[in-house]
Parts: sequence; structure tokens; C-alpha cells
Amino acid sequence: MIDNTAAIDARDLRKRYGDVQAVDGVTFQVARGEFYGILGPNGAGKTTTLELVEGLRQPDEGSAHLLGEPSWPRSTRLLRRIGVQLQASAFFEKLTAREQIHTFAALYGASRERADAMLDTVGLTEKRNVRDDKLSGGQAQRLSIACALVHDPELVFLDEPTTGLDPQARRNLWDLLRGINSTGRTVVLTTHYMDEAELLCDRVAIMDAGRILRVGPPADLIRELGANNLEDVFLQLTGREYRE
Ligand SMILES: Nc1ncnc2c1ncn2[C@@H]1O[C@H](COP(=O)(O)OP(=O)(O)OP(=O)(O)O)[C@@H](O)[C@H]1O
Repeated sequence: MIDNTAAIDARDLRKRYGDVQAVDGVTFQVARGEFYGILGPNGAGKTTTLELVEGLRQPDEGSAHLLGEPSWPRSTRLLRRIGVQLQASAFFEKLTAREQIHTFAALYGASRERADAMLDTVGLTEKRNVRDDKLSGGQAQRLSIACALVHDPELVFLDEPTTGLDPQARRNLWDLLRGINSTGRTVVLTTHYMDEAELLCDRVAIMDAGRILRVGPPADLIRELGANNLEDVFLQLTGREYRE
């Protein structure tokens, strides 16, 4: 039975690329309003899992439901309710920051005022007339997040949103994400920063080699395994040191 009350209900997802079983039977549920993290080292299968759940990729097996609707095949009705942070490389070419977000806003039927407000929320008002290829990595990252949030989605997906940001920009982004979550929005992010996951997430799924090894609130996982932190949890679950 699909759980219609859940933000995400993913069942036995599998995806293979040639010889690589990137996602190897992943099942998890995320409650509405939850801040959920998928964490694991490079190559664990986090991005692929997210893409399957978002409906950006077709699973070989399994299925995912978002807000009670199947994520594959994609439906425009569902797409309006979710926000997906795309890589900066997915920007429209040669537009300024403001033109980018206004374009996203127009696609989703969001107002220009809302688009400008989001630009301000991510601290890019001063850069509004700068073309996207002239933004720094962190600025482009924040613009991509603003674009994902412009239509005020109920469920937001972010793939390693703080990678490449300086410490101050990371903290600003954490505040932004907490703010979104505190208004009842569901936030799902992938990260390979264990400290970030510990600080932000209500629950985390620890992934390695295409599988979820364990799910729970960070503090519970740490306590259950008699660990000092999430890195220690990873070590105990896999027998390997966690490396970024
Ligand atoms: N399009 C693709 N074609 C072939 N192999 C892929 C593709 N995308 C991912 N893979 C492989 O699938 C595995 C899982 O990759 P994935 O990007 O999902 O992991 P990840 O946990 O998000 O890693 P990272 O933190 O490095 O982004 C890796 O071995 C990767 O090389």
C-alpha cells in the first residue's frame, strides 16, 4: 500500500549503469514537513537515488510516490508541487541572475515580485544584473536554489547544496533551508558533509554502495552505535573510514 500521507514513499528502487549497480534496492519514506538527509561518500548512489525519486530518471525496478502521486512517468501537476535544484549548468544561456529566475518564475506561473524576493533571500540582489557565467561557484549555487524555490514548492530536493561554498555562505544556506522547513515544507538533501547532516536533518539515511545501511535521527544513530559522531557511525556500519 502506498502511503499517501507521506512526502516520499520510495520502494525497492534499482538502477544500473553498465556494470555499476548505482542503486541497489532502496526503500525509504519521508514524512511531510521532515528535513531528511541522504548521506554517504562519493559514488554511494545518492544523486541517482534522488533522480529516481524526483522522476528525472526511470528506475530499472521499483517506484517512488511523491505527495501521493507516482514520480514516474512525470506529471506536470506534480512538478508544480516539487522543487528540484538543478546544477548550475542547467541555466539558460547568457542570462543575468535576475533574468534566469524570472524565466523559471514564468515557467511555473510565479510572480516577478516573488522571483525578486527569492533573489534577495539568497543574497543575490546586488548580483541581479550579472550574467550566470560570471557568477562565482557559490553564487551560482545560491541562484540554482532560488530557482528551485521560486514557485514555493511543498517538497524541495537539493543535491549537495553546500559543496564548494565558503563557511559563511554554508551557514547562510543552512539558515535559509531551516527557514523553508520551518514553514512546513519538506526538505530532502544529499550531502557528504556529516556535520551538516547532524546539524540540519531530522533523520538521515546512510548510504554506501547503492544501499541504505541505516535510517534514523542523527542523535539516535550515534547513541545506538555508541559512536561519537556520524563519521563514527559510518565507520561502524561499513568497517571503513569515511572520506569526503
Ligand atoms: N550517467 C551515468 N552513467 C554511468 N555511471 C554512472 C552515471 N551516473 C552515476 N554513475 C555511477 O553510479 C555510481 C553512483 O553514482 P552517484 O552519482 O549516484 O553517487 P553519489 O553518491 O551521488 O556520488 P557523488 O557524491 O560523487 O555525487 C557511481 O559509481 C557512478 O560512477
